[in-house]
Amino acid sequence: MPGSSRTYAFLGPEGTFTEAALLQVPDALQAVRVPASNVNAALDRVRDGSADAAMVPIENSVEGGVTATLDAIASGEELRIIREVLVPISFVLVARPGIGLEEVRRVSTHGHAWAQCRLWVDKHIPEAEYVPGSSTAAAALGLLEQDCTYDAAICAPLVAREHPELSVLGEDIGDNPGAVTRFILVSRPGALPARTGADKTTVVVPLPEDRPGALMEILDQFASRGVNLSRIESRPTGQYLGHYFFSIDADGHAGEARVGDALAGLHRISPGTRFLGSYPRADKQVTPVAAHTSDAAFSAANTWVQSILGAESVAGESGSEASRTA
Ligand SMILES: O=C(O)C(=O)C[C@]1(C(=O)O)C=C[C@@H](O)C=C1
Repeated sequence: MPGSSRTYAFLGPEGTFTEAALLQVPDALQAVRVPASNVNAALDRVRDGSADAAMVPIENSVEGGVTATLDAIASGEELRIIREVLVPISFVLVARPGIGLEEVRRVSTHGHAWAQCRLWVDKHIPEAEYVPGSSTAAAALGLLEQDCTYDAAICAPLVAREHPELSVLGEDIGDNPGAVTRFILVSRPGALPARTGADKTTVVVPLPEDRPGALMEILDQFASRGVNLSRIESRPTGQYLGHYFFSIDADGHAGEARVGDALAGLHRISPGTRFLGSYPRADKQVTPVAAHTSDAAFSAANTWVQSILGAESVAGESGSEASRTA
């Protein structure tokens, strides 16, 4: 319908792995897609209302967490993750026309891409100097500029295909052929995506200070309710040395009693806990739930406690022995 399409920001320019992730979102092809030059700029567009949502990388199977994203969603105006997308990663080395592998001295790409091609680089271009790029595609397109200061770039094969003027000096140069990057679609807080039985919940928990065993207490909120964690990372808050928060992904949806109860426990331990969303898992793997941590078990337990309290409160109100036994 004209005029009704959504606006999605993404880590651009066109040809990034992040754009490939965005194109997996069902309505993204019809949507307005706005490239941003970094993760913060993409998220700012959501915060200031100029985009409905933003696609950003959060985790790579080889390199781990994307710290720019973990930090940007942990503070500032609250945001919510509404979807995750997995993209298999494969890299090529492209160069300005006329440059051979033996002439490559300076290579640009995104820091995460550089880290995933270390072995290939050490073997084939050991002398190469790394020039940080804002994304793999930005680095590749930079080669087409007159005043480009580097000789080659590491990017997605798609970028090489779309720009035949770049010559491909190496294919499949990633150190791990099974590498996958996980991306998140982030929007302003609103209704949570519905429970599917195959969901993830992301939270940020500031570590309470001067409290021995605080991390164990945090983990116990999940463990004692049968909630599995799929990622936990500590990040400095940036305020002062030794001040950390934990960024955590848990299997399950906040609407499930065991997850909701764990969230309440986290809030008691660390009131600054930030809920970042419950959303369907990209791999659609259903979360196994033990009978004693099911919604039915929580509900039966609550009913039992209420029944005790009901009897007690009658006793408490009247204070008479007779009413306690009534
Ligand atoms: O530079 C890109 O193409 C991106 O989408 C960013 C990014 C990342 O942040 O990890 C995405 C996937 C790859 O792992 C390398 C770079």
